[in-house]
Amino acid sequence: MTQRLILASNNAGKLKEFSEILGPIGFTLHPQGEFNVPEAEEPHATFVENALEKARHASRLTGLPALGDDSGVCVNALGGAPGVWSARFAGEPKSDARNNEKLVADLAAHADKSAYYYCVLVYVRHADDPQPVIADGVWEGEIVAEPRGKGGFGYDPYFFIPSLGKCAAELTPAEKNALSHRGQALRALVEKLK
Ligand SMILES: O=P(O)(O)OP(=O)(O)OP(=O)(O)OC[C@H]1O[C@@H](n2cnc3c(O)ncnc32)[C@H](O)[C@@H]1O
Ligand SMILES: [Mg+2]
Repeated sequence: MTQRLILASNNAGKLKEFSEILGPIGFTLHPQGEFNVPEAEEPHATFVENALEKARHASRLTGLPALGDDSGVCVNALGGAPGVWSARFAGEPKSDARNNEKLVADLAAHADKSAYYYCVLVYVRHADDPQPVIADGVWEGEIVAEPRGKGGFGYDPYFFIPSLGKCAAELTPAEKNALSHRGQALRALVEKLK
């Protein structure tokens, strides 16, 4: 039997990555847009609070269990920025191209290019679930000045993994999911839901 789950996100890249892992193990994932759920507020300074806000919002408006994802890239030389503000690093409206341009410019004068992706997932069985299920993941890499690859989304063309000699956007979807912050968090979450 497949279990219906709302993905509390409007990000098509996230939807693709989640579906690849959750589809084969019996979940049918519905993006919140299918139910006309508007984007949730993301006012908090921590990833986990924003992910919980997204999950509760989607679950409240659909009456179904929901999965929230809040994620971002944290750059050590920039004191962890853009971090929780990654989606709007270069201001409104959200733009991957402008975010990447600003990231490369802000980092140009720094020798330390190390960074990591962070993802926290929050699953709620219903909108007021008092025991949300939470899992997170970290993926380490470096920011490069020139984009590489066409896969993934967001900061992936600039996120270089030294052990592979490739940027995240050069990986196949399966390779990215096997290593990524989101893949790690999702596998940990699935273990907790068993
Ligand atoms: O809030 P939702 O609707 O889920 O979609 P969003 O794109 O706004 O998502 P976030 O608020 O979680 O912001 C995450 C930011 O971090 C970036 N990001 C997160 N995971 C990423 C990944 O796997 N690859 C590239 N960029 C990523 C992404 O592009 C966004 O700019
Ligand atoms: Mg967002």
